[in-house]
Amino acid sequence: MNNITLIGMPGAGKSSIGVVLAKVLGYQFIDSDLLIQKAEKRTLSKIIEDEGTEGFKAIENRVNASIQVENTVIATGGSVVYCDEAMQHLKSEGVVVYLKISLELLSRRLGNLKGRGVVLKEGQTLASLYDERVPLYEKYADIVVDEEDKDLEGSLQVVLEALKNRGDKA
Ligand SMILES: Nc1ncnc2c1ncn2[C@@H]1O[C@H](COP(=O)(O)OP(=O)(O)OP(=O)(O)O)[C@@H](O)[C@H]1O
Ligand SMILES: O=C(O)C1=C[C@@H](O)[C@@H](O)[C@H](O)C1
Ligand SMILES: [Mg+2]
Repeated sequence: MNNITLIGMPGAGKSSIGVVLAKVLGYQFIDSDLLIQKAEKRTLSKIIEDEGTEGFKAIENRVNASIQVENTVIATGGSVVYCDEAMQHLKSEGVVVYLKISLELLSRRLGNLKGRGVVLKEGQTLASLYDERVPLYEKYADIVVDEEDKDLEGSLQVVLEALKNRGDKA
């Protein structure tokens, strides 16, 4: 299946870039965070509060591993890379693009982490979460796109260019 899955830290722009990317390519768009909320009939932060981070990850794995779409841009949640089954599934159904953002830029972009609903261990800092996750994003990525110093339109253009260079989409 010819899907484009976006992965990266919360606030990297998977949802914002994803929906515009889908329009430019004439693709469908889904946000797997919204699929989780629909399946669970609860907000992401409520699921994390009720089930804990491990419980949330199990739900996130199940929902992402069951996505069946084609010609679709899939914006994932930042924690999907903890879910190996889901990641293998998404990789088998298209190309995985890592939207890379520096810790400095991320710190500026993210206001209230808890309000967004982030899979953060008790007492864990953004810096340690970043260090834990970057190797996972790199492990699953087919393409890495660096969005440093770019606005949303600039990041979109780099994603399009990277897909074109790889021959996934002209
Ligand atoms: N170059 C850029 N690329 C993407 N987003 C940008 C850029 N510059 C600023 N932004 C802003 O950063 C925010 C990105 O948030 P967004 O919800 O798209 O992230 P996300 O990766 O989907 O996060 P989450 O994992 O929490 O779902 C938006 O408010 C967007 O307008
Ligand atoms: O990066 C994270 O830990 C998360 C990001 C969100 O997109 C959601 O998937 C969830 O709230 C966890
Ligand atoms: Mg998002």
